[in-house]
Amino acid sequence: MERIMDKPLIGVVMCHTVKEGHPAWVLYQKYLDAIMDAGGVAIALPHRPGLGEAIAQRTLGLLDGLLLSGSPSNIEPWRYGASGEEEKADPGRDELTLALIPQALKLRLPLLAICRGMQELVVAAGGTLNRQLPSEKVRHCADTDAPLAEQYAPAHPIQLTADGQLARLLGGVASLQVNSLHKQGIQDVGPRLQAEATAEDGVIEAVSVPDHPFAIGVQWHPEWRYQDSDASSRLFAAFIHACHQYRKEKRL
Ligand SMILES: N[C@@H](CCC(=O)NCCCC(=O)O)C(=O)O
Repeated sequence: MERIMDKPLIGVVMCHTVKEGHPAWVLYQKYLDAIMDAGGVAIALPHRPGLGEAIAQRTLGLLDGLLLSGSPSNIEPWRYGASGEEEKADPGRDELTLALIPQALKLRLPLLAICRGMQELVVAAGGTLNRQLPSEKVRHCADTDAPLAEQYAPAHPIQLTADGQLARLLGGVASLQVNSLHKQGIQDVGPRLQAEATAEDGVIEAVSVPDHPFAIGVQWHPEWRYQDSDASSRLFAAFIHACHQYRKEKRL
């Protein structure tokens, strides 16, 4: 059995919220379970507006990987040049993730970005978001009043980019059926990212950073019951494998 000290340490950015009137931190257990079951050790990263850059600088050297989770909150539109207010903002998370991502790319630190996390990767890489995706052709957003098993059930197909990093990593599959719980999505993928998967309405559903060992963002939720999905299990296994490699090279 692998010793705990040999496992890669994966930073997971928390979400700030208010619970029963108290300011509180939230991190859904499913993200941590997926990391730990795949052989990593998860460490939660809280944040504070005004300290994003400093927290990123202090923590990055300790990490062997970074996971950006989903969240009901949205990135503030000014972050990608759009106008308007954001009711469901988490400015401390925006600040920390947008400080961590460029450094993770520079250091070649493995990065798995899920749902809001993928949107953060897009914004950090110079892309933009659509704040309200159309829902006529593809049902991107589940009914939030439905039972969880229904919300996270497979919702629509995606086509993987042939010969893309993600398709290769998932064993050469051409398409997947994915769950879908987002109102926003990629408008313009920007100059640095490669589209890795697309929905039937043309919305880009996954991205990667070319020339990086593992920097992948997916708009769906592979962490949800990942054990039941070959593609999700492969994705987490490949992420933790990349984190092991990073740790090994860091120690040389
Ligand atoms: N708020 C954004 C991002 C959606 C998102 O990340 N949903 C996740 C829900 C909770 C979870 O399972 O982690 C949008 O609406 O596009």
